[in-house]
Amino acid sequence: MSYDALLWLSFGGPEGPDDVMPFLENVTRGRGVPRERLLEVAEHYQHFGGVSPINRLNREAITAVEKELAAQGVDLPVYFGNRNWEPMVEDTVARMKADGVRRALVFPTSAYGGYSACRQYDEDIERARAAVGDGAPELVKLRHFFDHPLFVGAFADAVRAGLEQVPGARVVFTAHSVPESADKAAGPPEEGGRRYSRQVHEAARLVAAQAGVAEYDVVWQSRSGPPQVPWLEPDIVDHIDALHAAGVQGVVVCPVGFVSDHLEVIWDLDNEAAERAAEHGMGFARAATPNGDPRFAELVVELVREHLTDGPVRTLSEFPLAGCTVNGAPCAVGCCEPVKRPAR
Ligand SMILES: CC1=C(CCC(=O)O)c2cc3nc(cc4[nH]c(cc5[nH]c(cc1n2)c(C)c5CCC(=O)O)c(CCC(=O)O)c4C)C(CCC(=O)O)=C3C
Ligand SMILES: [Fe+2]
Repeated sequence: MSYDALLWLSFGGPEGPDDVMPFLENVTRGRGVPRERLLEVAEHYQHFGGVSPINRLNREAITAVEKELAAQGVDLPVYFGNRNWEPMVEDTVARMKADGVRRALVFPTSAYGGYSACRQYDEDIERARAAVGDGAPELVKLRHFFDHPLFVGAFADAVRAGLEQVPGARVVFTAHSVPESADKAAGPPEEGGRRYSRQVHEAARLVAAQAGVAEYDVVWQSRSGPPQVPWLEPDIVDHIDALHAAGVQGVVVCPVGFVSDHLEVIWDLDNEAAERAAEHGMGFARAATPNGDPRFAELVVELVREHLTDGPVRTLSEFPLAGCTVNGAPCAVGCCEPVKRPAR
């Protein structure tokens, strides 16, 4: 199979104060997130001048991937499109068509399965192709990479570096929380769903093993939605209280659920979690995300090469390969399903 391009598909973030509310409205359209929560999150963005680091981080990563592709002699132009902010994926796919791209690979900036981390990116692909209409390029999404040795290796080194800063600290892995119902709905029904949270636990296990860490916790962060709806728990900040109450004197927080230091990482961890640890007099370090590690570009190119048929397919877990879909079709029965909302 031959490909003409690589599409880098991400979440998007605001690039100035006036972008913040329209961006948040794009993210939460039709999702029942209360207005108070939006206003609170808007303030987090305004702390940073209304600029999320996510677009800059994506552009830096794309530059690194372009260099790695060239170094490995792979001739694929890279395009950048987002779900929630400019450059919007619909516009990018239109440009790809105009440039004559007929078939492209898609790298989604999430390592995991589940609705928010996988299926929603498939929906973006479907929507973008539909918007472009006839002659839209065929788009083949790359697989989940939470158990890839380059992803695990980058986080393991970051955890080791954190432990050098805070020797003897408890290692705590975090990922973005999702509603309990969403976690249960996505994944093999015979396993009770939970593809996302199982993969997060597996990534944490692999990273801890490689960093030589015997005991650790997996917790969640950045919950949204109305308070009466159950989301994955415990929250990182509550967990720091619990660790303090149990006599733990230091934590290394590893955001294994994310590929880069975007706003949920720098606000919810570097600000809120770090502050709570300081209030308790606890040592605190936050492990780096892989985006800045040279292995990240190698990882992306390796995932690309799997499709050009000359690359190895490497994984450290026994979990089935998943997430690779054509034109946004669901990757397997029950995989990464959205919650069925009751009709109203
Ligand atoms: C699983 C998951 C990932 C990891 C997978 C992946 O990386 O894709 C992720 C990433 C991200 N989430 C991000 C930002 C936001 N997420 C929100 C809301 C939500 N996230 C959810 C889940 C996830 N989110 C869910 C179930 C909601 C509820 C509403 C809904 O069902 O959609 C909201 C609305 C306000 C709020 O309520 O917090 C914002 C602003 C940013 C960009 C940050 C930046 O600007 O730097 C990134 C990378
Ligand atoms: Fe999937």
